[in-house]
Amino acid sequence: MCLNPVIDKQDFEERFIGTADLESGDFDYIVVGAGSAGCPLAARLAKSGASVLLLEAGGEAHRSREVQMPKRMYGLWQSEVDWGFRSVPQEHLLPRGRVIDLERGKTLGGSSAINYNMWVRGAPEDYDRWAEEFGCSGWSYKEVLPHFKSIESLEGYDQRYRGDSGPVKVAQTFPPMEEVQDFMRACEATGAERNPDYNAAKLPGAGLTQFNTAQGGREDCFSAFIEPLLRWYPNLRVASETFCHKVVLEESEGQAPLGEVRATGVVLELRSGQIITVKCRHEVILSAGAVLTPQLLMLSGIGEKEHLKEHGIPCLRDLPVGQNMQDHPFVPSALLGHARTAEATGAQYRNSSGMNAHLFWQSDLDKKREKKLKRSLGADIQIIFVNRPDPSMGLKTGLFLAGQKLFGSLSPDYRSDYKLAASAVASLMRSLLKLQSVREAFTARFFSLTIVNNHNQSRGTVRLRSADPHEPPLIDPKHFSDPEDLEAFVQGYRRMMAVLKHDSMTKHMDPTGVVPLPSADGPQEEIENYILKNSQTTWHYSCTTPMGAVGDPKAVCDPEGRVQGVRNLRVCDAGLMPVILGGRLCRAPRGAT
Ligand SMILES: Cc1cc2nc3c(=O)[nH]c(=O)nc-3n(C[C@H](O)[C@H](O)[C@H](O)COP(=O)(O)OP(=O)(O)OC[C@H]3O[C@@H](n4cnc5c(N)ncnc54)[C@H](O)[C@@H]3O)c2cc1C
Repeated sequence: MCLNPVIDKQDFEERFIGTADLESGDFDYIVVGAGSAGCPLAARLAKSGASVLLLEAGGEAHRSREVQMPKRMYGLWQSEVDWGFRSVPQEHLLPRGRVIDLERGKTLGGSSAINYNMWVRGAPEDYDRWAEEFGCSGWSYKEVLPHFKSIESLEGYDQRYRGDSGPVKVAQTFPPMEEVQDFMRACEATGAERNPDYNAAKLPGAGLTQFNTAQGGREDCFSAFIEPLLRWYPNLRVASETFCHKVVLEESEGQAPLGEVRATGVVLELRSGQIITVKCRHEVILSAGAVLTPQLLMLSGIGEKEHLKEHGIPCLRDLPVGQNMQDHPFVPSALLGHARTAEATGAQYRNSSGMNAHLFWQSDLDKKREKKLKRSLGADIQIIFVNRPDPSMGLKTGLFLAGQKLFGSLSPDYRSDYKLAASAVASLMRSLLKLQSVREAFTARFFSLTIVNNHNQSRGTVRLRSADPHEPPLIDPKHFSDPEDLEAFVQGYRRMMAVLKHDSMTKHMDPTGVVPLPSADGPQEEIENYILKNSQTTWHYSCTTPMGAVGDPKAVCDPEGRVQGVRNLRVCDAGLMPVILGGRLCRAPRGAT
C-alpha cells in the first residue's frame, strides 16, 4: 500500500515504454527485475547480441525530480516507488515485537533509485572469503576487481584499483566542510588511521564517502546501464509495470547435466491486469532482489518441501530458499549542532544524502573471529558521519526516536499504537516542513553518528505468506538473535562516543542530542537498551538464495548463479551472496554481472 504518494501520476504514464507484443516476442533471455543487478546484466547480454527482455514490476519514476535528487530520498519511503515491506515482529528488539520498515525499490532502477548512493565495495577479504571458505570459484577479490573497475568512472585515484571509463560516475560530492574534516580528525586522534580510499587496497580507517552521482544527481542503474543502449540495441526490450507471478518450469526428458527440471519462460501480469506467459530460448534470470527472488522461486515450486506443502505448491526442487537471510542493522544518534553555519545552505547540500564520512573500525570481537577463522576479515564496525542532509531526515529521525519513546511506553500493544504513531508523525512532519524556519533549522543543525555492524551474525528468513503472488512474503531478519551482535554494537557505541567526545567534535555539536545518549562509561544495560530500542535496517537484505560449491546442501545456486538441479534458471542479485559483505550492497550485485 502506498501511504505517501510523491511522484506525479502523469510522470509515470508519459514515460511508459509499453508491453505490446510480449507474447509473440522472440527472446533468448528474460531478466526479471530492473534493479542494481538486472540492469547491468541485461545490458551485457544485449551487447553480446542476444535478444533480451528486461521486466520490471514498478513504473518509470527514475527520471522524476524526487528520485533524481539524492537528498529527497527520505520522502520516497512508503511511496509508490517503495514495495512498502514490513518485518514480522522482532522478538529481540525493544519494545519486544517491534516491527521495522523494510524499504525496497519498485521502479526502473530498483533499489538503486531510492538508496543513499554510497559507493562502498566492501573489504577485499570479503570476496576472498567467498571463494575460499564457500567454494565460490571466480569470486576472489583478484577476480572481481576487473569488473568493479570496468563499471566505474572517477578521476585522480590509484588506477590499480579504480576505473576511469565505466558507465557509473563516482565522486565525492563536494569539497569537505569543516565539520567533516573535524570528524576525521577526531577519528585519528582516537586511534584510527586516515584512509583516502576505502575502495582500494584496504577498508579500515577514516575517510570521505564516495557517491555514485552524475553532476550531483542520482545515477540509478537503469539510467546508467540501460537508457544509453535503448536506441542502439533493438534486441533489448524493456517492459515496466509488468509483474512476474512465477517461472514456468517443465519436467524435461533425458540426462541433462543439471537435472530434469527446466525453465522455459515466465507468467506475467500486465498493467491492464491481463495474465500472459512469455517464453524464452535460453535462460530465465531472476534479479528481483533478496526478498522477491526467493518468493518467485517458492511460488514456482523451488524451496523447502515442507514449507511449499503448507501452501499447496508441488515441490520440484527441495532447496533452502529464503533460509539464510542476512542484513546490516544500524543504530542512529540524533544530534544537534551548536549553531547554524554559513555553509549550511546552497549548492553543496542540494544533492547530498548527508552521509559524508566514515570510520571503518574493527572490534575486539571481530579480532577474535579472525583468530578462529585464521583469516583477516577487514572491519566489522562502521560509523557514518551524517551532516546537514535533507531537513526531513533530521525531523524524521528525531520524531521517530521521540515517538518511539513516547508511544512505546504508552501501551503494551505497541504495534498497533506504532502504526497510529507513524502516520501521525508522517503528517506532522509534512506540515512542519512547510515552514521555512523549521526547514532551515533542521538543515543547518542536524547531525548524526550512526553505527552499523557489518559482520552481523544473526540469520533470518524470507517465507511465503500465501501462494498468492500479490501477498508480500513474511520477512524475518531476526536482528540480534545472535548475542554476539549486541556485543559488537556495544563496542561500536563506545567507539562512537569516544569520537563524539573529542574536542574537534564537541566544538560543533551538542552531545546530548535530540534524544539523550547513555554514557559510554555507564551501565552496559543502558547502552544495550538504547541499541535495541533504536536499531533499524540498513536495507542490506541478502544471502537468501546463496551460492556455493556444486552440491553444497546449504547453497541454492552454484558460483555462476545457476539454481542447483534446474536447467536454464539463474539468480543474479544480492540474494546470491554466501555471507554478507562488509560494505554497501549495491556494488556487489553489479559486480556479479
Ligand atoms: C533506502 C536504501 C538505502 C540504501 N543505501 C545504499 C547505499 O548507499 N549504497 C549501497 O551500495 N547500497 C545501498 N542500499 C542497498 C542496495 O540498494 C541494494 O542492496 C541493491 O540495490 C540490491 O540490488 P538487487 O538487484 O538485488 O535488487 P533491487 O535493486 O531491489 O532490484 C530488484 C528489482 O526487481 C523488481 N521486482 C521484484 N519482484 C518483481 C516481480 N515479481 N516482477 C517484476 N519485477 C520485480 C523490483 O521492483 C526491483 O526493481 C540501500 C537500499 C535502500 C532500500
